[in-house]
Amino acid sequence: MAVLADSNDNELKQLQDGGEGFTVPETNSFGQTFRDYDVESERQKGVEEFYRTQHINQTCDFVKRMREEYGKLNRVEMSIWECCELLNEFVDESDPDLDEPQIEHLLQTAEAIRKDYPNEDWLHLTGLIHDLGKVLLHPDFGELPQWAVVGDTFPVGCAFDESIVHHKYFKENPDYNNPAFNAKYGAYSEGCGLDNVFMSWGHDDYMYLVAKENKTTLPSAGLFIIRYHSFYALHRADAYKHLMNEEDIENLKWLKIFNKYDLYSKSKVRVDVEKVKPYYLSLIEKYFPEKLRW
Ligand SMILES: O[C@H]1[C@H](O)[C@@H](O)[C@H](O)[C@@H](O)[C@H]1O
Ligand SMILES: [Fe+2]
Ligand SMILES: [Fe+2]
Repeated sequence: MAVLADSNDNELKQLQDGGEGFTVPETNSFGQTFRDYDVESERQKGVEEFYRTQHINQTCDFVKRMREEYGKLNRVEMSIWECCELLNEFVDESDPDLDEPQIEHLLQTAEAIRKDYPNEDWLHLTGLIHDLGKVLLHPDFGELPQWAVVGDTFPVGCAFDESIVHHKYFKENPDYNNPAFNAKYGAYSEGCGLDNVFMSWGHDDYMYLVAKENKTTLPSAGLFIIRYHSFYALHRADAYKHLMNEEDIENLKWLKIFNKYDLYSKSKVRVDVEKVKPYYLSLIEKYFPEKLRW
């Protein structure tokens, strides 16, 4: 694995061609520190409003209904690459660090991983597909509102951890005052495994269902990354450890590695799609059927 170099001139250094490793930039494409949810800016106001709506509406009941409905996978048939192309038209309103179309972010993430982990092809592909669930924003998928698709995720059915961004807005969530759901364990038990935990509904859980039900051959760490990559309370703040089992603990190591590339590869530097496409098509063929049910 390549050594990380310190650098200020992030946009120039990162994601350049050549054999060097991936360089973690100090500032995002707006010149601010990454994931600063308290900075004063127009974009941040939108982000805060996004989290207010998300926190109020993501209830246990809502999550169960969405899982059931979207778990049917009866909406569209398409390949992984076709889905990447669909994402071209969407910008994520929850993201304080990036306002580029999503396909850029997919390729930036995958290419950054590839620099430091050239032999882990499953991790490159995980990078490429981790956000494909954002296709839920598309009219063919019911055009879900942003609060039901993007943003950080968290468990529902137990207490909302204080480390979740803009935690204060949970006060208006009906589950917040429900004794069955507002205790440390709530509907769960010690070490029950994250697989048994309902996560707020969005692109992560949806893409996890799509990959699993279409019988991907990605390793369990790949599926884990897809389902929990937005679960910052877990992989950043070390909250909710009491719900994890042995396998979760193993997989969390890969998720922490992955997060570095997911977060810090966000930049205005474009990836040459046509150039890298053949490589990713070969990975898709290796780990997925040609057409998937969505
Ligand atoms: O705003 C971002 C974005 O929606 C990402 O796709 C998600 O994974 C992050 O957790 C979130 O903070
Ligand atoms: Fe994401
Ligand atoms: Fe992402």
